[in-house]
Amino acid sequence: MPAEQAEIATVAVLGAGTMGHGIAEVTAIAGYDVVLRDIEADIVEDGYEEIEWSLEKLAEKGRLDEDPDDVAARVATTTDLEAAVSDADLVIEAGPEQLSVKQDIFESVDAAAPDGALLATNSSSLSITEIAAATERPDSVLGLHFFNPPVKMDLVEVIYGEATTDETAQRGYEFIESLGKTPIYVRKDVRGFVVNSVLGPFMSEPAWMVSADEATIRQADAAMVHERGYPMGPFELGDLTGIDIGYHVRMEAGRPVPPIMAEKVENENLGRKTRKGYYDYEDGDGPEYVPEDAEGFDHLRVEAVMANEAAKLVGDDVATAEAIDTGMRLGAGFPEGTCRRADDIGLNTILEKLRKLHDEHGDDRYEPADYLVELVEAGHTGTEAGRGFHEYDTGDGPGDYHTINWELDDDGLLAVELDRPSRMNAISETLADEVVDLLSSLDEDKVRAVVFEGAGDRAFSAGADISGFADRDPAQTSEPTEVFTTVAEYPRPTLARIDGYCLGAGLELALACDLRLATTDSEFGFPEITLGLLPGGGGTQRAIRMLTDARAKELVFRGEHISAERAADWGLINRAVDADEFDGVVEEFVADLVSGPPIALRKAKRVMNEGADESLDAGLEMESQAFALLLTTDDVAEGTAAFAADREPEFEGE
Ligand SMILES: C/C=C/C(=O)SCCNC(=O)CCNC(=O)[C@H](O)C(C)(C)COP(=O)(O)OP(=O)(O)OC[C@H]1O[C@@H](n2cnc3c(N)ncnc32)[C@H](O)[C@@H]1OP(=O)(O)O
Repeated sequence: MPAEQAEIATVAVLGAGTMGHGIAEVTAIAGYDVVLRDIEADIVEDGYEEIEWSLEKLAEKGRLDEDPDDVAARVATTTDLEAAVSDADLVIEAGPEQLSVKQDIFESVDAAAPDGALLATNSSSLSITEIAAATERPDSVLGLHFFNPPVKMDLVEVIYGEATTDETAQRGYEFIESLGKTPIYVRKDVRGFVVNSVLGPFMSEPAWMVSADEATIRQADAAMVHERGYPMGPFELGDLTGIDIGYHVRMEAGRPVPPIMAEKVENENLGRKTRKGYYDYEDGDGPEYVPEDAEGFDHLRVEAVMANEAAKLVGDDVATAEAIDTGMRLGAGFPEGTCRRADDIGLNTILEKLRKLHDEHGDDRYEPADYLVELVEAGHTGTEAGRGFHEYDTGDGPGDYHTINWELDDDGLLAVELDRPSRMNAISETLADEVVDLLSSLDEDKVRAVVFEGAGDRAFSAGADISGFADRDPAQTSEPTEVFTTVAEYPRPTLARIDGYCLGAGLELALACDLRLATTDSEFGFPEITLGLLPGGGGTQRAIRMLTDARAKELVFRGEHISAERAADWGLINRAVDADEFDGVVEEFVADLVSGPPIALRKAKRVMNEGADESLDAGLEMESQAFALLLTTDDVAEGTAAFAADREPEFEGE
């Protein structure tokens, strides 16, 4: 194997601060040997202790597969840079965010690291190309931008410098995947990379509006959080990250600074760290906006400028729309990606808005990106048109889904994975719509059974997506029970494969399934009451029909979690199974469902579901009609013939 393709086994992390020790920790958890280096012994020791503390916490929460001491033992510490990198297959520099400092480090690394080592910087804002220029091997240098804190944040931007080869970037990408994290390619060395480029206008556009008395701080924050579902308001976020950070980024980029931002920096009101910023944390209560404050805020203006930034990135081949959306969801916690949101708004609406703003204000930032104009001129105006930044399936078949994965195998098993692991597979409107679309667009005759599961190892689903939840206008919320009804009425047996949290709407989805199997580590509950709500996806009704009155009410009224054992004991689930036996038990159930007689299973499901709400006489009548009908099917002939011949039946559903 040529040196440049050597397997990565040893990773040197240079810098033991917050990012450095976090990167070292996630790297050691993934099984790599790590050397953590900083310039002073105290700093390295502090970093190592942080790792030990964090590993203990993960172990306490059951989120570590190994003994924390064994993981920590894979981290060696040193203050000697040469010793740290001399055996490293990958060096990740996480030092101070100053170009000259990073260039000095890279020069020393270049002299001491083996040929073929990947040299990465965790810089969040500096040019990868300029850092790489300090080495004789800029082709092996790349950016691996982890987000803070690395142990919690899934996203890593994999950034090309001008000389970075595809092979270097690909090795970096695969390394990040091996950590169990989500990499996105940033194919050009642009300032702010992807996430910070798109996040820029989220924070600066409202600041321009406030500076021009076109909005208030509380109004902007309330609108973006309560009306648009962002996890934090732009000013609240500015206070958290430090107003000076955004200020300096803009100054260095030679971009104009909104007056309100400049004023805060001049007065040293930098946010939470100085106890005063856009909000007052000393004499006031910090961000205390309420939904009513949002009224009249022009959020289209903010989202249009963000979409324009995203269009520049796609048009300039910096990142795909998919990568941008992944980046904004995982890196900034945005409810969906900026490109997807723009497609939903309509790219023609966005273009029109930008042109109007450009006419009114004349500022460069409103000048529509060429790519946006091209899309609109080509008629690719977004979701409704079937194509915008993304392509949408407007036909009858299953679409191109983003929050679920699915697979239909040759046996007719439809496996549906709820795929929002960074949000504990919380059920957003999009996810619910995608499940409904999938089940209604697949050819039922090809499906024999359906299994639902959650992506990742933490949750089946932790409920409805709470972001911006409390203030959603019920009239704007799509029918909350549609997904549950669609699943409950699906004419094939359905099974929920539960490993982890199964809460709120997640439990409602599981209860809409016919069968539920869970690992013993799973937890169940309806926490809605703690939010001032009640289970609104059929939970109250299914629970009261399934459990005793007292148990159903205990679940709904107290909002407490119950263990899988108790759930099985109560009859809420079919089995609670040890993790190491779980796959086997699920397979046994599934094998019975996919090989069973489809018509009889469909009829049995229907008469049991519908008969449960009828009188016994009406239920018995439904049952006997179904029984008579089944006697006329080929499947009965096959079943009885197979019994007589002592062989397995092969039901065709005819
Ligand atoms: C009609 C139906 C109504 C409903 O269903 S209402 C919702 C009912 N569900 C809940 O109230 C559960 C909310 N979630 C939790 O209580 C906790 O989570 C857990 C106990 C499940 C896990 O706690 P921990 O291990 O400490 O993880 P973490 O840091 O809280 O969660 C990881 C990330 O997942 C996000 N998340 C969790 N649940 C939801 C949700 N239901 N909606 C949206 N996001 C959710 C968090 O915020 C966080 O995200 P970040 O890493 O960005 O901080």
